[in-house]
Amino acid sequence: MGLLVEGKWQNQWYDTEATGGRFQRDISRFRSWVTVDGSAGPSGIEGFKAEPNRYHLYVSLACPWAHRTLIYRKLKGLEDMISVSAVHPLMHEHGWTFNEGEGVIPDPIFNADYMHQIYTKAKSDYTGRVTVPVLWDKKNNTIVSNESSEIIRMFNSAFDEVGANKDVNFLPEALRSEIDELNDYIYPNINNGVYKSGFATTQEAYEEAVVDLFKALDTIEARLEKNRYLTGDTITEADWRLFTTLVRFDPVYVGHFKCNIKRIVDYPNLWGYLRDLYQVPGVADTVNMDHIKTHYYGSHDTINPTLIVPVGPEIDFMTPHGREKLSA
Ligand SMILES: N[C@@H](CCC(=O)N[C@@H](CS)C(=O)NCC(=O)O)C(=O)O
Repeated sequence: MGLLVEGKWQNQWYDTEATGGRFQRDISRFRSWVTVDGSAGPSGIEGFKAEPNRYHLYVSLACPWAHRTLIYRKLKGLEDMISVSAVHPLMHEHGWTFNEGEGVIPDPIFNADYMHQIYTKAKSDYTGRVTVPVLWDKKNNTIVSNESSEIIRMFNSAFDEVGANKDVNFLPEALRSEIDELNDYIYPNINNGVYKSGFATTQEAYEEAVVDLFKALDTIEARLEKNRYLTGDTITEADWRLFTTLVRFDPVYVGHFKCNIKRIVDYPNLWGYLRDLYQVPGVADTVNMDHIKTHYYGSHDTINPTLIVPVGPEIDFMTPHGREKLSA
């Protein structure tokens, strides 16, 4: 674990001293957008036109933020036009690496050893954390974006005129404000809530986060009693953003991050909903439980000093979920 300071790699863990033991996520620094015609998007600079075989996606199969982009790449039919690399699940003194391993997909552009080299290729004096996902532009030789919430919005529509699957739209205009509201609630309390619990370094900060997390899970559980998906009968962006946290919850967050007031399997609606999303054709292929467990338990030595990866739990995401009846 570390970061770049003026282009030089430094090995250090998150500093929570200034924040009373509370984990604060860094902002993403590359914020441009791929658009239909290459004009500027909501942030960043212009010059990134949607074209097949121009962009490359760097992910970790362990990472919930990167996982969102992989689901979109799959379901929007972008696999043939946006190539992908996947880092090694273990993240230690060099940060993310391309060390050989099961499921690792090497970097075809620079044949890099470390993910931080991709950042300094884009900006030689870069200062900040080296995170995944990263969307790379092979034409302009730079990073377009390292913000997953924005990369999925690009994938949702920018490539529709150049061969993406147009029938799939996870951000219908009529539901946009509801989706934004859901995201604003789910991101701090659940997606980032598990990290705030797990990376807290005081009892108080941990309890604050874990209580908010389970309050939010209870709220979503109630919402899913009558709604098949978060906004009703169709899957939207809000569902995929929640899914990547839920699928990691029982295998990792319950134990490693001490999010253990309940498990997802103890919530009838959330558990059925999680299986429903997992069983969408193509989605299971994007879930690599080995990378997920190995990454968290095997990388965070401040939380798990032995780096032992637990063998369980046994979870079958393929059992029938019965939630079709809610959208009948
Ligand atoms: N806001 C970013 C967050 C990405 C992120 O934090 N990724 C983690 C992996 S799950 C990472 O690469 N962490 C490395 C680090 O913080 O040094 C996004 O959603 O794209």
